[in-house]
Amino acid sequence: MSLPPPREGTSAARSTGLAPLPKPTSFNFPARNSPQLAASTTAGRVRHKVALAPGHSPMDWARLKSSGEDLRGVQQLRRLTMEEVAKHNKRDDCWMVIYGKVYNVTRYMNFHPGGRGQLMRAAGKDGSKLFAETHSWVNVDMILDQCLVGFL
Ligand code: HEM
Repeated sequence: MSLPPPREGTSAARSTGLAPLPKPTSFNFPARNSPQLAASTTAGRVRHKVALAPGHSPMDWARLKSSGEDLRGVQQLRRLTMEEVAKHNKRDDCWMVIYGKVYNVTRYMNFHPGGRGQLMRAAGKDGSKLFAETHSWVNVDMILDQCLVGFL
């Protein structure tokens, strides 16, 4: 199979008849002007992750979740009001709403990569906006599945 001839007037047509090879370059992915980076919410951001205490890595959290220990603190899932959520606004009893679901994040407190203080900003409140502004890529459904206590 042969290639079609280069279009008249192009540099390829003027020289060998073959399309020129791209200049050798080192690859930066994603490129600085790439759509991937432009769409990324982390582009150019300073990270604010904290050093988690030993035994509080994401793997440790996954282990705790599958241990069978009760992380919800409620008997069954219910429809809840913001008044009820607001009562749980302390470090040792902390609920928050993320995208219409109410989570008991008390046990997650020491596992949160952004630290306890950051998580407490949404204690007893609807933290959906803060959550989306900080890390829209985080899969809350997956991380806090065992902490779900109800729905708004
Ligand atoms: C709504 C209140 C919350 C605030 C203000 C907050 C704040 C933060 C901050 C400042 C960081 C560090 C981000 C960085 O430096 O890139 C962080 C990381 C993180 N947070 Fe939160 N957070 C909140 C809720 C949550 C919840 C409910 C979860 C549970 C799913 C969560 C999971 C994570 C994870 C997994 C990271 C690490 C993200 C990464 O490495 O890209 N956060 N958070």
